[in-house]
Parts: sequence; structure tokens; C-alpha cells
Amino acid sequence: MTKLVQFGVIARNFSSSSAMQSAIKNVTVIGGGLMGSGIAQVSAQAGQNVILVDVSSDVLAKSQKSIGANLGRVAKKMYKDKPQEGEKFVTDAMARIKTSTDPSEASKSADLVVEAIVENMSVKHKLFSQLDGVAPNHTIFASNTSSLSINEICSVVKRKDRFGGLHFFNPVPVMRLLEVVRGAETSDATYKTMMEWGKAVGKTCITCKDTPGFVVNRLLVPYICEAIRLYERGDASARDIDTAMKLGAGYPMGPLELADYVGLDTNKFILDGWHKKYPDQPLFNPIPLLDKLVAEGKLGVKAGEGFYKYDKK
Ligand SMILES: CCCCCCCCCCCCC[C@H](O)CC(=O)SCCNC(=O)CCNC(=O)[C@H](O)C(C)(C)COP(=O)(O)OP(=O)(O)OC[C@H]1O[C@@H](n2cnc3c(N)ncnc32)[C@H](O)[C@@H]1OP(=O)(O)O
Ligand SMILES: NC(=O)c1ccc[n+]([C@@H]2O[C@H](COP(=O)([O-])OP(=O)(O)OC[C@H]3O[C@@H](n4cnc5c(N)ncnc54)[C@H](O)[C@@H]3O)[C@@H](O)[C@H]2O)c1
Repeated sequence: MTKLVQFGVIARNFSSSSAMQSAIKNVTVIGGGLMGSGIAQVSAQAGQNVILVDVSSDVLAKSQKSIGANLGRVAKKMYKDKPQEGEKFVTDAMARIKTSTDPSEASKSADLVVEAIVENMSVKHKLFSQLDGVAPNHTIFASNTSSLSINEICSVVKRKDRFGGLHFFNPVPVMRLLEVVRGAETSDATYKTMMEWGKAVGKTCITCKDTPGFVVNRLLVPYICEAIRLYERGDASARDIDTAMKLGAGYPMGPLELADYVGLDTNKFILDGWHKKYPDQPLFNPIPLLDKLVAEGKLGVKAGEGFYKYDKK
């Protein structure tokens, strides 16, 4: 059942991509990690020219490898009985992705720059102020931030009307949603172009104002926090909490599995940032167990242990 649904999702995403037109032809994705590589993949799948940028050429090499493998997974489903067409699909999409370690050079012919670098305001500020001076006038800037304010990120650029949030979900090629975030000064034309682009890359777009966590994370953070607190109090085992939410609420992953999947350091970073900004909101209070796991290096799937143990990749 899950497999059929997943197949349907990917097939639907691709066919809608092919049918949609977008004003955006050249996309520069900055940050070649988990999210940036997924955003580059779906853009290339939709026929766009992509430059994927990272400070590290090792990261770029790793990203190209994982994009190739993930495109292979998509092709296997889309071209089940036509392996040669599947191979062509992968080769063509890969050929549309160039890589670079120079964000300025890579933004000179961009219609859209999507930033997916570390979740750190001053690093994002430094990048966007640099790009504002070199990117063409028409270029739209967008951030994939999970938890920072779009208005605060764009405070360093002159093109505030051509700036917004494009919040993708992990894993990008599989998750169907894109949150399109309008900053205080995002123009109607920029908003419309971002929505059209989101559809063109196969996503269902929803719109949100620049409010903490937008829609999904504003609801997910308290939900996951409450699951950790339930476990911390010893009210139920981790496995039972996850089973409860999967079988009782129909979620594909339980909250503690999801926290491990996202990374407990990321969870803690978001929670600490919001607690600092909104100290009167009890939902954002620190969680001693989360702090302990992070201090012990138990960061979830990527570290081999979080709430559960994993085989290290
Ligand atoms: C803790 C304190 C408080 C703070 C809490 C904060 C939490 C919220 C904030 C988090 C931080 C930022 C988060 C971000 O801003 C927003 C997010 O992204 S939230 C995360 C959203 N994602 C989810 O909820 C994922 C839910 N899970 C799933 O949908 C599925 O489990 C899965 C990940 C798709 C995996 O599916 P499984 O069936 O388990 O495993 P498979 O490996 O078999 O995969 C299924 C199917 O999909 C194909 N596939 C998987 N990955 C890719 C890929 N990258 N590319 C292409 N295809 C892929 C795979 O091939 C399988 O296909 P099949 O074999 O079935 O044909
Ligand atoms: N991980 C998730 O589930 C998720 C989901 C949605 C949004 N996000 C957001 O996406 C962004 C990226 O997250 P990620 O999980 O892909 O992180 P990641 O650590 O996997 O990747 C970030 C990459 O950015 C690179 N980088 C850092 N500074 C750079 C710079 N100045 N120029 C170019 N490259 C630079 C790093 O080398 C790294 O490869 C963050 O803002 C995060 O909040 C993450």
C-alpha cells in the first residue's frame, strides 16, 4: 500500500512538472547538503538548468552521487518496463546539474536562487548581501530556512520585493508539500512566480506569512516536544509512542522516529532559538532529555543512535 502511494506521488509529481510552465529556467541552489541536493534534483527533473553550490567540493561530489542514486529510484518506478528510457531520464537530469564552489559566479545567470545552507542567521546574511551585489536585477532570492524569520534574513538585501521563503520537506523528492512564505515586502509578482515554480517542480504549494515555523514546523515542534516529554516522564516506551501515532493517527513515522530522522541537534537548535525569542511560550521550554542526548552525541540516524539505535551508513 505504502509502495503504491509512494509510486503514485512520484509519478504525479513528474507528470505535473512536465505539464507546468515556469518563468524560472535557471536555478542556483546554494548548499549541497541534504536539502540542497534534493532541491537541485527536483528542479533538474522538471527540466530546469541547475547550478548546485557548496563551500566544500567533497560535499558536491557526495551530493551528485546521491542525486544520481535517487533519480535512479524515481526512474525505476516511472519507467518500470522501459529501462532504457529510465537511463535516459537519469542521464538527462544529471546533465542539467552543474556544480560550483563560487556562489557569486553561480548566481550571475540565475532567475532564482534557493538558499539551503546552515541554519545560522549571520551566515545567511553574509551570503545574501554578497549575492545582492552580483545577481541580475530580476533574480528572485529564496530561503529554505526551517525556523528563522524571512523578514530578518532579507533585511540585508535591497531586493526585498524579490525575496521570499521556499520551505521544502525532507526527503525533498518524496515529500509533496512546498510552503511558499510571503515576507512583509514580497511583491505579488514574486509570490506568483514562486507559486508557479513550486508547481513546476511537482509540489503542492501552500502559502504562509512569515510566522515562526510557518505551518508545518509550528505544529510539528510542539508535537515532537510533547512526545519527548511523555517518554522522559516514563509514561510510555519510545516504541509504544511511535506505534501509537502510526497506527492511531496514521502518520508514516512516529514522533521519536521523526526526531531521530531530522537530527536531535537540529531539533534542539530550533527549540533553543524559539525559546530565546519567545521565553513566555511554555511549548518551547528546553527538554532536559533532549539536551542530554545531544550532549552525548546521540543525534539520531546520522550518529547511529538517538531515541533508537541504527546501523551507521
Ligand atoms: C525535538 C524537539 C522539538 C523540535 C522538533 C522539531 C521537529 C520539526 C522541525 C524539524 C526540523 C526541520 C524540519 C524541516 O524544516 C521540515 C521537515 O522536513 S519535517 C520532516 C518531514 N518528513 C517527514 O515527515 C517524513 C515522514 N516519513 C516518510 O514519509 C517516510 O517514512 C519516508 C521518509 C519517505 C521513508 O519511507 P519508508 O517507506 O519508511 O522507507 P523507504 O526507504 O522504503 O522509502 C519509501 C519510498 O520512497 C522512496 N524514496 C525515499 N527517499 C527517496 C529519495 N530521496 N528520492 C527518491 N525516492 C526516495 C524509496 O525509494 C521508496 O520507494 P519504494 O521502494 O517503496 O518504491
Ligand atoms: N534537514 C531538514 O530536514 C530540513 C528541512 C527543511 C529545511 N531545512 C533547512 O534547510 C537548510 C539546510 O539544511 P540541511 O539539512 O540541508 O543542512 P546540511 O548541513 O545537510 O547542508 C548545508 C550545506 O551548506 C553548506 N554551506 C554552509 N555555508 C555555506 C555557504 N556560505 N555557501 C555555500 N554552502 C554553504 C555546508 O557545507 C553544507 O553542505 C537549513 O536552513 C535548514 O533549516 C532543513
